[in-house]
Amino acid sequence: MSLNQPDWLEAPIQAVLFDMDGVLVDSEPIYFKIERSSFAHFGAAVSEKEHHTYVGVTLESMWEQVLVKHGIHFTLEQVVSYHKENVFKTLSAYKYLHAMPYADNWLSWLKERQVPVAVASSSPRALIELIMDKTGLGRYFNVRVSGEEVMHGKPAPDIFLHAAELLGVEPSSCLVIEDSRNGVQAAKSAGMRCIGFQNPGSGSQDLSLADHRITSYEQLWAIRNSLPLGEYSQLALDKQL
Ligand SMILES: O=P(O)(O)OC[C@H]1O[C@@H](O)[C@H](O)[C@@H](O)[C@@H]1O
Repeated sequence: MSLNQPDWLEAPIQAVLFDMDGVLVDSEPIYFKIERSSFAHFGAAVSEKEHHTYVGVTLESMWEQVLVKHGIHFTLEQVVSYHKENVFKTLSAYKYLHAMPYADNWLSWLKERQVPVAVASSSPRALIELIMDKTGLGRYFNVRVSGEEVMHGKPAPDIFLHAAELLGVEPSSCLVIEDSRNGVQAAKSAGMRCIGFQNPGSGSQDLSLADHRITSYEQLWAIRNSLPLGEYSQLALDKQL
């Protein structure tokens, strides 16, 4: 579907749902490094190709798959708690984390136009809060959904459906911005429109299921007038305040 096709333009977009890692903040390279050290710690020889398939899924889902694939004899609880501690220690040590270039401009433009937004990330809730604080992007997001709050993580649609429900917006009226194959699949399975954000920091990601692809917020800015934004629900606007 291209931006000019009737399917894209048919229904107004009433809310924009943002993935966090790799879209609002370039955090995947940080995670890759920590993950490589945790894989080595538990003796899992994960190739780069395999590693990139875990982008966008929850930590639990990644480790579940790694334990089985590599025959690792530690429990899921052991590996996840070791890994989570490393992630929090590393991220907490950053004084600031920089938001993706121009993400702020785009978000403030949406705010001026009163377009409701939410962040829907597979990361644990505490990590979302930490990143929202350190990047300063928290002021834009009253609605935040983490992978811990839904039954099935990305690539299942649950997280985006839940975010839409919290905003009181129909899935078909939501636009998702995603950088991972798993995330794009989740958005499309939720029946939403999706812009794929090809971020080299997020590894090799097949975003071909997305309706449109960009490589920067400048590109998103350039197409802003092609987005059929409008007619927001009152519930979503209340959440925005
Ligand atoms: O859904 P998001 O914001 O892209 O978050 C996904 C990331 O969540 C992190 O917690 C994982 O460690 C990453 O491997 C994963 O890619």
